[in-house]
Amino acid sequence: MNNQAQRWFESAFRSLLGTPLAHWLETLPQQMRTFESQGKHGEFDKWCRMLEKLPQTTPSGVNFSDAVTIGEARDIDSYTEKQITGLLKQFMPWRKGPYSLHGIDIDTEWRSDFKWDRVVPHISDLADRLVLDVGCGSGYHMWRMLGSGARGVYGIDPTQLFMIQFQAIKHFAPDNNIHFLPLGIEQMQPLNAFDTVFSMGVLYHRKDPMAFLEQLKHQLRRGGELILETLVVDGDENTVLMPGERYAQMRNVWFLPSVDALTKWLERLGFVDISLADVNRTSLEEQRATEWMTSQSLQDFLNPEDLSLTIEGYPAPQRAVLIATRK
Ligand SMILES: Nc1ncnc2c1ncn2[C@@H]1O[C@H](C[S@+](CC[C@H]([NH3+])C(=O)[O-])CC(=O)[O-])[C@@H](O)[C@H]1O
Repeated sequence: MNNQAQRWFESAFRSLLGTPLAHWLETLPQQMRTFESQGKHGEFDKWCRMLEKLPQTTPSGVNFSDAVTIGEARDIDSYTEKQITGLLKQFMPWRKGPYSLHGIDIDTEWRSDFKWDRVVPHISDLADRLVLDVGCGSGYHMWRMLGSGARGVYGIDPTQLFMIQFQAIKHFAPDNNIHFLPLGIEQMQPLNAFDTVFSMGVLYHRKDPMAFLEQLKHQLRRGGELILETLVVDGDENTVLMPGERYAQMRNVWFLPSVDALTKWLERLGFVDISLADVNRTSLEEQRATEWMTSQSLQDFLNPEDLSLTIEGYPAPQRAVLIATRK
């Protein structure tokens, strides 16, 4: 077994002991062994070897409450700065961020901080809560959850490169109760134990959105809070858009409900206290190509003559945040 991955997973297992999440240990160790033995593609071990080359540093401080900032430029010399930058660039494309590591600014495709700023005023205080982030990407929001006082933060995402990016950041701030598990939501046993579950930017990727919402519900304890962010369209409770093969050039997009339709879905599944926190049209400032993600981005996915439409002629991406409670 890859030693580094073993260490990451064992640290996650240990963190579960004595918490309401302890019964996750019934399935998780076996799933991680399976991941280790067959789930990987060729690049995984190469990425792990590169991670091992990241130098040990002593950050002068961290800030996870207003940004994800670890250390300052003056903590390292210019050779180390070049070494870290070169290694981190091997893990491109960096989509979710931004991060600042010893003054190295990883300017990601998405300004994920914009989303966090829209969400955080509307949610229950995360202080002392156990939190799950479903579809966490590189983990940007997980660090912000930690910065808001969460007792433990768990992120699941099946994309291996995102786990590597997460571990690259955690390398510089290892002593934090924040863990990435390479799982899809459909692999999760019902834990019925998290105080807060976030799922941002995932629902539209799921072929069966009702099963997905039910899976999210069964990660929450009774009285726990769901924060759901997804693409929506204008319309009444009977409006749901199923695009053709592509939506804004993305292939795996299935259902874009209206806010009212989504609210009805949550009601039918037994969620209560459902509220709309925010609706926002994604701007070209929030999603764009950068030095750390050099391929096409939102600008290329919109109709150049009418930015209110995608290149396929659908309404341009508009995202809603809904908050709901498990009864
Ligand atoms: N079955 C699945 N289970 C869990 N995660 C999945 C699954 N399928 C895909 N993903 C993951 O969901 C994330 C969606 S991105 C949102 C990131 C962050 N939350 C954000 O709000 O910025 C949005 C986008 O790229 O469209 C990706 O990281 C996938 O690997």
